[in-house]
Order: sequence, then C-alpha cells, then structure tokens
Amino acid sequence: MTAPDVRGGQDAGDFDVEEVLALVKDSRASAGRRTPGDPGPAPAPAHPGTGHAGSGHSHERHRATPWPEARAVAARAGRQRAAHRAPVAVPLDAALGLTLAGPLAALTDLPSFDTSAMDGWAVAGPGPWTVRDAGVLAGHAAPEPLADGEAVRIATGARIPPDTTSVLRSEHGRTDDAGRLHATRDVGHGQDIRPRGQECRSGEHLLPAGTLVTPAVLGLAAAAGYDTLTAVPRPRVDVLVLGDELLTEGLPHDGLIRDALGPLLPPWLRALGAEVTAVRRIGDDADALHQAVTGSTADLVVTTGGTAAGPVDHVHPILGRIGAELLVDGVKVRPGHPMLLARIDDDRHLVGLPGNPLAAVSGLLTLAEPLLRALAARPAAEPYALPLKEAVHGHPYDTRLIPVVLRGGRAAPLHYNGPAMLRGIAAADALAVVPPGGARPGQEVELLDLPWASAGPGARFT
Ligand SMILES: Nc1nc2c(c(=O)[nH]1)N[C@H]1C(S)=C(S)[C@@H](COP(=O)(O)OP(=O)(O)OC[C@H]3O[C@@H](n4cnc5c(N)ncnc54)[C@H](O)[C@@H]3O)O[C@H]1N2
Ligand code: MOO
Repeated sequence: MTAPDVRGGQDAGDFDVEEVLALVKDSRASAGRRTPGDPGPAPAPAHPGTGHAGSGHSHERHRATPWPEARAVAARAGRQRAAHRAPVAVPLDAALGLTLAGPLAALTDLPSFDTSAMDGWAVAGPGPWTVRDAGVLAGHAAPEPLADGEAVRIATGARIPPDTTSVLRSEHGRTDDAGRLHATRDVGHGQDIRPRGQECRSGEHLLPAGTLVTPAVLGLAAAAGYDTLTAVPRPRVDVLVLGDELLTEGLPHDGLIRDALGPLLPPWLRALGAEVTAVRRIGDDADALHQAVTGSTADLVVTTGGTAAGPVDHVHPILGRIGAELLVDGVKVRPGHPMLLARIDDDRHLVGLPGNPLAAVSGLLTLAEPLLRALAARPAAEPYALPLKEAVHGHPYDTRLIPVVLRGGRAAPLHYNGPAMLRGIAAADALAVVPPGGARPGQEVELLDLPWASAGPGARFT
C-alpha cells in the first residue's frame, strides 16, 4: 500500500492542469492577501462556453451548470413531472416513506366513544357507591347505565356506562366490609373520562397534503379508521451499471475491479423515496444500453459510468440517438462534474452518474435527490450549516462536496475524499458543500444529510 499523499488522500486527478494554473494565477494576483489554504473567492470564468459533448475538459467546465442551479433544475424537472402523476391508494403496511396526496381527514371521532382513561371504577354521583357484580372491559359492547350511587369495575379503554360522572382509579378507592366503595381522594366531575371526540371529530383534518408518512402517521391513520392511504406514488427507478471492468464478487484481478455502485445505489435510492425496479449490469455495450434505456418504463433511469468522452462512454451518444433533452450536461462540482440529467420523454428522466464512486454519490445528491424528492412530493429538507473544524481547500470555479463527520457542533473534513474513493464517505455523517475558492476554519458550510446519519434533518432509511 502506498502512503496517502500530502492532500490527505485527495486524488490528484481532482484538478486538471488548467485549473491548477488558474489557482496559481489567482493566488499571484492576490499575493499577500491570502494564506495558502484560503484561495479566496473564485475568479470569473475567462470565456463563455461553446463546448459540446466530447469536446474536451476546458470547454466542458464553461458549459457546465453551477451546482445550486443544477439542483434547482433537477427539482423543477421533478415538480413538472409530479404534477401529472395520479395519486394511488396504498395499504398502510406499504405506505411508509410516501407522501400524502391529500389531507388526512378523520373517518371517525377519536376517541369514538366515551372511554375510561384508567383502570378502576366508573361511578355515578357522590360516594360511597354500591358496586355492581359484572365489570366493564375494553372492546365490549355497550354497558348498562349506572344509577346514582352505583359503581362498576372498569378497565382502561372500556366504554363508559351512560350516566357515569367520573372514573375512580383503583389506587384511589377502597371497599368496606359491607362491600361499599369509598374514594380515598377527591374525584372531580368527569375525571379520567376521555370524552368522545376529544382528539378529533369525524371529518376533521389531522394532517395536510404533503405530509411524509412516518410510523407515527401510520398509527394515526389506523386509529382514524384508514386501511389504505391516498399517496403520491413512489418514483420507480431502474439502475444501469455500465463497465466491462466490473466484477460482482471476489477480489479484483487482471485489471478488473469490484462494482461498488451496484451495492451502494439501490438502498440509497430507496432512502430517497424510490422503488428500485431493476439493477442491470450491461457492460460497455452501446446497443445494450440503448435497449435498456428505451425499454425501461421507470420514472427515472440512473446510469453509472460512461458519462465522459472516452471510447466506450456511450451515455451521451445514446441520449443523442433517442432525442433526449439534456437538462444538465456537466455540473460545476467536484467530484462528479461529468454528471448529467436528461428528459427522455414526457414521463421519464435519466440521471447519468460518473463512474468514479464518490463522483457518483455527488451526482446522486446533486441531481437524483432533488428530482426524486420532487417526484415523490417529499417535503424539502431544512437546509442547515455548521462551522468547519479546519480549512478546506477549494476548487477555483467549482463547488466541492467533502465528506465530514459532525462532532461538537462542527464539521470535521475527512481524508480519502478523492473521486474514486469511498473510504471517507463510508465514515461520514454528511457532505459539506464547500464553495468555489474554499472555506476557512470556523466558516459555516451547508451540509447535505446522509440517510444513515442522525445528526441533521432529512431522509432516513425506511
Ligand atoms: N479526458 C477526460 N477524461 C476524464 C474526465 C475529463 O473531464 N476529461 N473526467 C474524469 C472524471 S472527473 C470522471 S468522474 C470520469 C467519469 O467517467 P465516466 O462516467 O465515463 O466513468 P467511467 O470511465 O466508466 O469510469 C470512471 C472510473 O470509475 C470506475 N467505475 C466505473 N463504474 C464503477 C462501479 N460501478 N464501481 C466502481 N468503480 C467504477 C471505472 O473503472 C473508472 O476507474 O472520467 C474522468 N476522465
Ligand atoms: O472527479 Mo470526477 O469529477 O471524479 O467526477
């Protein structure tokens, strides 16, 4: 194993020659104003973009979409499509993680009858009381009315007999030798009775449209009488893993490597609210890719690899061949800048993730996450920011996404954050959004939540 380089495991390939020169020029122009770790604000791009697919790296940068705009484009594409998707009725046990398509209105009063809040006696009028032989248990039919001066044993959740004035808790009552019940505490009128409709009346709106279905929502819906929920359908995603060099088991050998994205993407996509309908490994075969894309009925096709302009990078040519509209073609973000978003037709989109694994994660969070969130009508995550524990070296033009751990209210950057590396992200709680030019220690940076972290708001594995 070779020792990590001085940039803490960052791939040298993260910067090209032109960018390094730009960094040098930029720091010369501002000599004396900055520390080496603080390259300062990004210089404006020198010339407007005219590049087309495969025209070379420097052109691509100028055609590329700024990172915040790329996310907005993806969200807008999702919203436009979401407006035409019909809601579906989903059984409660399949609805976790979906979004309510309409308000949840109670189908019953809650509670639906006057209910005892405690185990004890239902009593009528002031004590002492004569106690009836038969008690009242939860789940039983309507009990007989009580006469004044009468009491009956009652269980928590049981129906209150008509003319009951209060419930006396078992620990607050005592029976004398003659079998009469006495209160050992004052009992207020109506005490420990949950009146019908205390929580809601039938027809009352309990939750608005757009609410995320959590376990608590499932419980409330069941209590309020629902067997199914009317929800926004889960976006369906097909994953196409490209690359002849990929192995699905065993150790890397003879230039072949393990497919890291086949195992990584499906659960992550599910955490983003998607149903993964297929994961297909189709090698570097243009026709197979063409067939897989045109034959897919999923709302979103996610491809991995093949986004650049190499000899077997088939994603751009296939998109051209099927007349797809490129909404985002490259993003000013590191890693992951060759990522793309295309509209295949009225119903379907494609997100092209770069093959380098951390670059693919960057594409997932930059393009697939906002698109899927909007398609699933999930509420937007509250943006949040924390101060950085240490400086992060910036890219001169592009946003950087850096794996961080969140400790003591600060975001500590992790090493091994190069585009081909998963070691940093596997230990991370979030991705820090480092603006062009870098960030100083203590500078607040936006954080993108990871589905397994508990530190911030946002999606979780469901
Ligand atoms: N001339 C240029 N070459 C490259 C550029 C560029 O701008 N100009 N960008 C580089 C960057 S940055 C990235 S990222 C990659 C993106 O390339 P592709 O999306 O075409 O990906 P591939 O070439 O297929 O693969 C790149 C790399 O990742 C490995 N890989 C692919 N799939 C997987 C997988 N499922 N699991 C693990 N590893 C995977 C693959 O073997 C390659 O090593 O392009 C650069 N080149
Ligand atoms: O560095 Mo590339 O940007 O790995 O995606």
